[in-house]
Amino acid sequence: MSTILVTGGAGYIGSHVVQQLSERGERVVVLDNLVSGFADAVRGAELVVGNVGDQALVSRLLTEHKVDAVMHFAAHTVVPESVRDPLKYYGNNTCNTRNLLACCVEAGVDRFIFSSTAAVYGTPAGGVADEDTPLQPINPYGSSKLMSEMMLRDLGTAGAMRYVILRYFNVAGCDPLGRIGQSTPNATLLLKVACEHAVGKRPGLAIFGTDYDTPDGTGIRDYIHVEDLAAAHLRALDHLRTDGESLTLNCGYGHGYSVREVIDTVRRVSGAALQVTEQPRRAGDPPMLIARADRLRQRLGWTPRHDDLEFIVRTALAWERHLAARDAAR
Ligand SMILES: NC(=O)c1ccc[n+]([C@@H]2O[C@H](COP(=O)([O-])OP(=O)(O)OC[C@H]3O[C@@H](n4cnc5c(N)ncnc54)[C@H](O)[C@@H]3O)[C@@H](O)[C@H]2O)c1
Ligand SMILES: O=c1ccn([C@@H]2O[C@H](COP(=O)(O)OP(=O)(O)O[C@H]3O[C@H](CO)[C@@H](O)[C@H](O)[C@H]3O)[C@@H](O)[C@H]2O)c(=O)[nH]1
Repeated sequence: MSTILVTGGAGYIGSHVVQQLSERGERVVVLDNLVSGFADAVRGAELVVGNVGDQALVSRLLTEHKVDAVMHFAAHTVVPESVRDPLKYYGNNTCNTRNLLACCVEAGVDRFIFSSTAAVYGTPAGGVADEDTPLQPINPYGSSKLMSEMMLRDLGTAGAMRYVILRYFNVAGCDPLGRIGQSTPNATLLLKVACEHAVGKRPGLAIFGTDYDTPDGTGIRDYIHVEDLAAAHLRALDHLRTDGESLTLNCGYGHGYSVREVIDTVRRVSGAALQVTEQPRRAGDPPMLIARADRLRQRLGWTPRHDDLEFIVRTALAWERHLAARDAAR
């Protein structure tokens, strides 16, 4: 039986994908250096603690485990940090991806699923991006991911790789059964920050920008539940295993919510009286970023199961309560 190598499988999104893979009976090996991941998030798979840029280690894993496909989540992901320290991002997200790809080519592993991002589009005209929208990242994080996309495209042209590039929009929510979740320390993402405040972990919450040209003046994003996103990865794997061609696909629901709508939903679901301040725009934030996501449905037969902001918030909040109870017990 062949194995899937999942890099970054101890992280937020990777751990949800690993859980779905193992529930389906797939054999999985996770490679993660735990810089932002957690060993106990890896369920149903072997965890190897190591760096994805370590070519000797990766080559050994590919052959010893008879790997037939790679899912590559390992990355640094904090946009403002990428602006302050770009080489950290080019090093981990681009150079390490290059090393991983070199190992795959050498070992003849030619199925690759890559975690890309809506950040490759930058600030698309009209706030809606399809896969052919010009790629104009406005921060090093987005550029570091785009460079990885380019390597994959060129390997595809050279006949050395078939790939599915998944461009995630705003990923949120957690395992509805509460077994794993988003534990990222020092989180900056709106939904996580709002849930942390709702459970008392933060004293307040800021809205960054109330003067955007949007109906309520705040930024609009396309929030996709992590379980739906994980399901898209399993479909991408099936596509490559049945000799499907290389694809680049947006992952979102095709509609969005404003910052105020997200905060109102967290307030309603949690019952907490949130302390919200209004602050100036955060540098580099587009007013609106929504996926045109028809291609994902058409090409992989994917249909969302959790396209419901309240459900997303309920699952995120349940995980935050779990973390708060665990911390209180320590
Ligand atoms: N969260 C989002 O909304 C979002 C949106 C778009 C794209 N993405 C992409 O999805 C992927 C997963 O993101 P996440 O939100 O789960 O982040 P995360 O930080 O929870 O997960 C990343 C994982 O990669 C590991 N890692 C990092 N560098 C490594 C290295 N050199 N070697 C081995 N392991 C390493 C970390 O320890 C962590 O477990 C990333 O590639 C990210 O760019 C995330
Ligand atoms: O405390 C906060 C945090 C965020 N926001 C706003 O909320 C929206 C969403 O912000 P955030 O949750 O930080 O996500 P994005 O900045 O949209 O970026 C995320 O989503 C991208 C894909 O769209 C990914 O590529 C990035 O990795 C990921 O950080 C934006 O309008 C922010 O200005 C606030 O008002 N207050």
